[in-house]
Amino acid sequence: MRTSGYSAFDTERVRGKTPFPKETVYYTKSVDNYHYHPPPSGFQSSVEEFQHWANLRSPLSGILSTILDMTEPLLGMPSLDHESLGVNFYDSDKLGCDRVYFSPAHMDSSIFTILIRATEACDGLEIADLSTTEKLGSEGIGLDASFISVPAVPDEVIVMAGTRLQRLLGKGKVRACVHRVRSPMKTGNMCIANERLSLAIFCGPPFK
Ligand SMILES: O=C(O)CCC(=O)C(=O)O
Ligand SMILES: [Fe+2]
Repeated sequence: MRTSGYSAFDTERVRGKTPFPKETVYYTKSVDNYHYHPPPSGFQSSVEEFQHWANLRSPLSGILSTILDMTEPLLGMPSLDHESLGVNFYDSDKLGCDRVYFSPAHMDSSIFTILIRATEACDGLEIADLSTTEKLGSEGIGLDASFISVPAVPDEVIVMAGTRLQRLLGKGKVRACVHRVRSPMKTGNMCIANERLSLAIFCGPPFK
């Protein structure tokens, strides 16, 4: 894998609209779709070691194929055999007190995403309970659904279905996970300073 891009604070957009208040370094096997923007030095070096997490991809895809009763393997087809690693850095000091989310409600465009977080009691990750809404798009779901908070547990990773899996198997079988990240709690007018680091391994072709 090599670094394929760096997106600065507020430059990435959810659904082409809402800016993501995070900085991200992307690593990928295939660099075709990217314009190369090197990350700031120092950001990159601390994360190289996390690439071993990508080894989870194969066993997880096998387990998912079994759970979903699939006759074909989920990964391994050349058109799907892509993976990229996003290292996200969120800093509430940069956020401003008017913004509640580090990451607004969205679905990933992967087949599945493996998400690794630092262990914090109030991590901020929340997933939508899709049984509480009739809406289908992530924006509508974000406004309408109840969200469940997902605390970070030591030695556990989160695996989320992406829109590619939903398209492959149909909404009747799998729905893409709508998720968001709350910024740290605010007390009165005070923002409690907080930094957050997460690693997202996007398996399958992203950005479609
Ligand atoms: O930071 C997180 O926990 C979630 C990151 C995320 O949703 C993404 O990178 O697509
Ligand atoms: Fe995501």
